[in-house]
Amino acid sequence: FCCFEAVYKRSTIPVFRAHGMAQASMSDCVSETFSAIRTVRSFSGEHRQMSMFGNQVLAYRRSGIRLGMFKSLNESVTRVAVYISLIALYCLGGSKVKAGEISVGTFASFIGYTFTLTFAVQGLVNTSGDLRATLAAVERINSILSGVEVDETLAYGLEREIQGKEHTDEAIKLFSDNGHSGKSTRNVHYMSALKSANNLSNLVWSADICLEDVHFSYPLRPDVEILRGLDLTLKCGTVTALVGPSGAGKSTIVQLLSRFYEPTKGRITVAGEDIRTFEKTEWARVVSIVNQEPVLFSVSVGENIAYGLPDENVSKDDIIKAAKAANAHEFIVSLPQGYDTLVGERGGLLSGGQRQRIAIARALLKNAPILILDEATSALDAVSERLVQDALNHLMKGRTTMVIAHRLSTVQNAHQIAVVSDGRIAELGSHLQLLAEKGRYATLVGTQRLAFE
Ligand SMILES: Nc1ncnc2c1ncn2[C@@H]1O[C@H](COP(=O)(O)OP(=O)(O)OP(=O)(O)O)[C@@H](O)[C@H]1O
Repeated sequence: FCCFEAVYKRSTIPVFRAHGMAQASMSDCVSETFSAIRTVRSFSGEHRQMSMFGNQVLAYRRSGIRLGMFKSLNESVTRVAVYISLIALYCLGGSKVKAGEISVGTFASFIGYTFTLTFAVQGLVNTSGDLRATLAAVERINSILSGVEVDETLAYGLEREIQGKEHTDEAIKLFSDNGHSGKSTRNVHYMSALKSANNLSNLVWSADICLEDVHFSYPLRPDVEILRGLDLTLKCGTVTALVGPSGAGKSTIVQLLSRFYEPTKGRITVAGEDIRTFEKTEWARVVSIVNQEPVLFSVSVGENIAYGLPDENVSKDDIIKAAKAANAHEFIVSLPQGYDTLVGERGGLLSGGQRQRIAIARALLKNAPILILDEATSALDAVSERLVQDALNHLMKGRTTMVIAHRLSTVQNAHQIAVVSDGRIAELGSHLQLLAEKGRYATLVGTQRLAFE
């Protein structure tokens, strides 16, 4: 038995380990995706993430089947061994009974009670352990489900896109084979109200974007109105800098423009058309977001730059061209494997400035007409700062840009500056115009000059 136990352990440990690792990489993929969901969303990267997750699920299934086979094989062998030893016990006991050393009754009771007790206790312990784990998992699932608000356009829009297409990729098929009916029907009704604009990109390249009497409260705090009748026009191809005190609502405006939320009243339009009439996935394709803390995925530098674009449309040359324009090419080629170098979890193997330049290259390659920029507050060294700034200037050229500005130079160079206060635009104009008005902006520049710089 000892020998069998040792063989069992040695043969199953690698299989258990592989299964555990498959499970870990599956949950890593999920947590990485959800912690960077805004970046995924803004680059229409859902398919890619789902395909990655699907592959992990398939790997998990394969390792699970292997583990199951090992377990059942070992279980069978164990049982055979138990029954053989039982027979041996019978033979030995029988011979002892025959020799008159013990009585038949004592022998039979001894075997019966021993085995019944062993199996019963084993079964009870296993079952109660499994039951406790299951109840804890169900409780956790319920607590998460009860607190979740579903964004219908986002959730069912993607679902419809997947259901509506023929997929050859087995990993994506995993998400379309679940024949549940209720939600899909609801989704089709909902989505049929939206128009799909193939020419949305052309439209946005040549039209102004208007925020008209926009009111907004966050779903979790519906009683607190963050934006209260905000009007703002982003002129096509120009830069608008948002400034204002902390908590004034600048990031909220950006979130609405990115369509992570929708206005509770009022509307955002492009060429006079409410942007809600376009599918969110379409909208995501015309907006690039460069955050102050850009999120990179734990794949290679090249794959990070090409993130969100269909593989067949991106050539290595395009990636290099974008990297050069973003001042990133030189440092990339000096990395050990150049464009194939892995950047580590969340880009941890690169410096802050390098991460920002890769994010800029990504946005350049995406070439979306709307650019949303949340300027970094964290200081970079002077050389890095200049490289990032050059890359940003290149990126902003010709795009309708909204920037949450933290640098005085950015504000000064913007075509218009919007001072956000109390959920509205309090002042609007160029740097010199607003300084001449001697209003909030002038005070802000005066009092925050150091903070800007
Ligand atoms: N997800 C959210 N749920 C509820 N309230 C929120 C949420 N995000 C922000 N708020 C609130 O909305 C208000 C405006 O926040 P917002 O982030 O837009 O300000 P901001 O002008 O960008 O500030 P900062 O310059 O400090 O980033 C704040 O009072 C904030 O507490």
